[in-house]
Amino acid sequence: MTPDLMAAGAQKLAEFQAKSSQDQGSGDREAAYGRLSHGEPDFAHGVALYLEDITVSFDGFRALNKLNLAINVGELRCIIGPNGAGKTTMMDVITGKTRPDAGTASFGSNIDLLRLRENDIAQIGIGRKFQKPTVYEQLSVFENLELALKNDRRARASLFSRLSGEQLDRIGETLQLIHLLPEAQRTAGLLSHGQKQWLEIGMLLMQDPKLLLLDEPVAGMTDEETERTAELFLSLEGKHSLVVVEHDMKFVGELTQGWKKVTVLHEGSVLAEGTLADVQANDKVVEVYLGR
Ligand SMILES: Nc1ncnc2c1ncn2[C@@H]1O[C@H](COP(=O)(O)OP(=O)(O)OP(=O)(O)O)[C@@H](O)[C@H]1O
Repeated sequence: MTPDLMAAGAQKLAEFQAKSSQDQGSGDREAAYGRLSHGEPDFAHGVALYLEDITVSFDGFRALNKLNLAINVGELRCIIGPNGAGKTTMMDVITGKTRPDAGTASFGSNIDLLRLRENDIAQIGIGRKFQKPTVYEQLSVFENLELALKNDRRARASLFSRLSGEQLDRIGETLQLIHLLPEAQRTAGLLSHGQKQWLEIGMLLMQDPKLLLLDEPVAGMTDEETERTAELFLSLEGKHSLVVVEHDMKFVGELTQGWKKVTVLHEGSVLAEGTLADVQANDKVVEVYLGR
């Protein structure tokens, strides 16, 4: 890379970091954090994420009401539920944006998420994709991935250095995975909506998250893009744990393949859990959500 490009890259990285902390700071309540040294999550028991009796109130209104949820290591879990059920609030709790009034949340068996800051939670391997894609429109697809890679704590030292062969390989593999290899040099702003979503997922993957939280990832996508996104998520399953919040039942059906567990949230609690067919046949679920 030329010095000019390196300087431009460093500036973009600074913007990226400032933007992330701005996004993260926009929660309605400030978490009260202790100083906790956090190591690697311990997944020996097979559980990646464990929420127990999580309650969040906004001016007396319970957005989450004793919510319990366990996600296994490598599991792909779809979460569905009507508007206002608490899906976003749940993700806010997991990522440290909102601090609950009560309950416990752990990553692996050893990391108490409620004592960590948002940045720390991202650094220990929880990545979140918001509904709207936020890529650097003026940079190429490749540069977007490069910046994401260099935002990783393990690569900070190499911010001003050339990409190593290993890093180039990682970017190449990710480009292939997100179906954007032919678009590597294309300006991200010229991509379709679906391609931008994939690029942002690729940017998250550059940081090798253990758990990925994806909020309505196929909203606004074409049918073909939706199918490709399902393929992408299925290829990530096993290597990462994925929590996907979606309203698109066809997509949920493609992801769950007839056998995986779906969780239905309603009024801040789990209303039902089971296969998609199970929950679609559940009278309570039909009444509050699917039948409308
Ligand atoms: N900062 C807040 N202040 C007051 N009420 C809030 C706040 N954030 C969320 N709520 C309320 O909490 C409830 C749960 O909201 P949440 O956004 O978590 O639902 P959701 O399941 O993600 O809905 P959607 O499918 O529409 O995204 C809603 O009734 C919402 O109005």
